[in-house]
Amino acid sequence: MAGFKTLDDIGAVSGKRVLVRVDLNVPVADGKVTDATRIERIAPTISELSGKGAKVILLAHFGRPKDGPSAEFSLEPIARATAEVLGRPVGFASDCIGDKAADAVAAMKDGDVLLLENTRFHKAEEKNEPAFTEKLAANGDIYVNDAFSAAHRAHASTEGVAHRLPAYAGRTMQAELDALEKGLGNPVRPVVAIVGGAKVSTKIDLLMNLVKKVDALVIGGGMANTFLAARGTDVGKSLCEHDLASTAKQIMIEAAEAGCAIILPADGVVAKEFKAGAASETVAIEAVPADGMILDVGAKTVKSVTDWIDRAATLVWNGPLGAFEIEPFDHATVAAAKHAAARTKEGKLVSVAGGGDTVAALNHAGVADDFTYVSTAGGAFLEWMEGKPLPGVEVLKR
Ligand SMILES: Nc1ncnc2c1ncn2[C@@H]1O[C@H](COP(=O)(O)OP(=O)(O)OP(=O)(O)O)[C@@H](O)[C@H]1O
Ligand SMILES: O=C(O)[C@H](O)COP(=O)(O)O
Repeated sequence: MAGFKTLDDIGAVSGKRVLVRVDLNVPVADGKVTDATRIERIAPTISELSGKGAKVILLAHFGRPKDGPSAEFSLEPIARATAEVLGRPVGFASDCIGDKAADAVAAMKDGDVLLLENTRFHKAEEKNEPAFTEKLAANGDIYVNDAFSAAHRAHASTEGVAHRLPAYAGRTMQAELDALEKGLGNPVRPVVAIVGGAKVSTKIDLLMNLVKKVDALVIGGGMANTFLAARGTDVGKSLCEHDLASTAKQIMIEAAEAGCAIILPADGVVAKEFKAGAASETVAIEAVPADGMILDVGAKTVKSVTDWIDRAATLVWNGPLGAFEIEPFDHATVAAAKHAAARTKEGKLVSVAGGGDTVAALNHAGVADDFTYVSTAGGAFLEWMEGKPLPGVEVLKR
């Protein structure tokens, strides 16, 4: 790999403490991991280092905790899921710095694997504060970043630590960058992007540049509601960030100038409650009841999405079209995923999809293996698509 060192350059690691930044921000329901793809993807790096006798210390975040440590955002259940995937014990320390982490690291034998508690339990992580970074780095001799999907964050564990220790890219980091370059480095046009999901505020800005890179942008999921509201459509009680209306309007202007078509839902599946088995109906997008939530796009929109997939030579997809975890709000995502998979199998489409929940949705549809490439990254993947330097990758290039 050009530009930075990988595990091929790491030399002897036996007995060394290797801090490995991984992405364990996996979908969880009722305390159980519902899609283990991100864990499976980091297994090769962990097994390789552990097999060579390193003490493998995993650093990761989980969710977006706002108020310090909490059971809701603890990585402890994910340590168990990681052990299942690796087929070997994974220790757990209830803090990522300080005595708890240091004691757990000191007790490790060569080849052991230890997961440290959620780095985001410390506010200093996201601020990339030097004193915190130093405390994280104190537990390692070498740093490996295998979290491509978190590389768009300039946080202490994704960026800061790489300045303090010899730093290398892990196998998944390497494979993701290689695969994205191969699939999308010089994409065959027309390029159609589908963006959905729920992380509206952290992803909407990315669309400003994305519309200059693609020929059509299909907006679904929670993301669509902010655009619909900006256009004056009443979205009732749907997930919507009304304060981002001016950003959404500007994106639509930029898209028109760049010649990128924007496709918004024409109909929606609405319910009054966000739960399995809730009564739902499909309505025209202008007829969403004031107390209703749009939880999926409707059949008319699905037809428009599949028509755009038919026109595409390259498809880029991040974010489900609906709240696919709850039936029947998985219909549109499953239909679009199956359609894209079939076109790919026919050799008519290069399909690249990414994101923690997007991968889970493709697995739910049973078609993840039929896409050209499935990245574990969502936001990082979109930023890479925009051509933006990713801090977690750039620092490895020093
Ligand atoms: N209309 C909707 N209303 C509410 N939630 C929605 C809607 N459509 C999709 N979602 C939710 O969006 C979530 C996924 O969004 P998200 O932006 O996190 O995608 P992702 O693929 O995980 O990307 P990343 O890896 O960047 O997090 C799912 O949990 C899904 O239920
Ligand atoms: O799920 C993701 O996309 C990554 O883990 C990054 O999570 P974040 O958007 O909360 O930084």
